[in-house]
Amino acid sequence: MIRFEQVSKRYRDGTVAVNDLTFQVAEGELVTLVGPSGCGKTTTMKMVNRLIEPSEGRIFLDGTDIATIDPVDLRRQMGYVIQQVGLLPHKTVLENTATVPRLLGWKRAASRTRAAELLELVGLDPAVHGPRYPDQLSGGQRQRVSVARALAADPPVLLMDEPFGAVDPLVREHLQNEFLNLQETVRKTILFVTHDIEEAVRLGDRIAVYGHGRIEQFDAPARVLDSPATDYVAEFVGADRGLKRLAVTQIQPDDLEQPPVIRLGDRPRDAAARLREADSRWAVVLDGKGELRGWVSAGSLASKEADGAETVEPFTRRMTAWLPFDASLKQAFSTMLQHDAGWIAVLDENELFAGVLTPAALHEALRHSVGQLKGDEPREVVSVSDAADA
Ligand SMILES: Nc1ncnc2c1ncn2[C@@H]1O[C@H](COP(=O)(O)OP(=O)(O)OP(=O)(O)O)[C@@H](O)[C@H]1O
Repeated sequence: MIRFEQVSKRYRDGTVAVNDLTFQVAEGELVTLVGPSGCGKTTTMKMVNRLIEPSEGRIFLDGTDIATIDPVDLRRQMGYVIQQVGLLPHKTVLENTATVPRLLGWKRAASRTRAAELLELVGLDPAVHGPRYPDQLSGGQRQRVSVARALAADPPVLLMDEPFGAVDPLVREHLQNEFLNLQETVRKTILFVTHDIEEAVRLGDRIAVYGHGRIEQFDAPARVLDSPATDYVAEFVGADRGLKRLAVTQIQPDDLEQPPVIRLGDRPRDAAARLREADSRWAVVLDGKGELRGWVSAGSLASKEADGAETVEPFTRRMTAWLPFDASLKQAFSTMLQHDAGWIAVLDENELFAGVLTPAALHEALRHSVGQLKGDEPREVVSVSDAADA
């Protein structure tokens, strides 16, 4: 979709911002460009929409050299989101969002309808937020408006330069999650600039780690964390890359345990027998469709009321903590801490019960994930007696 071929940029004063870049971004892929300040990320991005022209090399969009495309036409195919948002202060949020369709010649009513749809898509209420002016929104809300605006003309490509850089860490994580959900729906080809390695790892299908003016490693997040290509990358991703890896390691089917399962319509007496047979103190309760309805304890099934009851439904307690199957270990760990739960139910992609994650299984999965990093690190063995000698 986007291909860089030996692209370099030398500014007039002789600064070489990027040198000999060659890489490719596939259709529907989200590539994060990450690196320290001044390493050439923004220059790379601005060459894609021709705000900056390369000194050498060529950039292709769907096989066409972008130097042959009129810059205005080119930019129509690319949404552009920057940190300082760039919303027009004297126009309402709805008008701001409708700007691009209007520029493309859409009728006023159609543009506004489209703008309202997009505000909803990014989690804003068009009726509430649409009539406001940008300075009547929070930083995070403004950032959502600029994402909505960039998507308004449904461009195949999105260029995003530190879009969440100006919001506080909590809001930022929230926006990142929403943005990932949004990308699931819209599947744009995205170049995303950030200087935050955590953000790069979280969002990117692949990451380009920049050193000065060049890409040191272009790889999937887990690969960058597992096997940094150079010392520079290892230092950039940080000594705690094991922890960062948890954010990109998903729960595996092997990590799950299978407690006894009973159905909502089962009789308490039969359910209690099943628990005794499995030597378990609790069971998961599913409805007829296999959807999770909660759990019951052996204790509640042994009560007098249960003995006379027709079904386990009145004794079923609601589940507060559950995770989707594609959740990361970091998310699993955080959910477990947040709910102080002895176990967490995991649902498959059809939202049906897949198994439970217990603290012991999670611990094993965490160890396994971090353990994968150890192979490539020389470890010194220091015994207590060595330390005493020193
Ligand atoms: N117009 C310009 N003239 C001269 N040098 C420039 C110009 N624009 C950028 N540079 C230099 O090119 C290099 C790369 O800049 P660029 O903005 O691409 O970096 P960046 O990685 O996006 O940094 P940051 O994270 O700080 O935004 C820097 O050394 C910068 O000073």
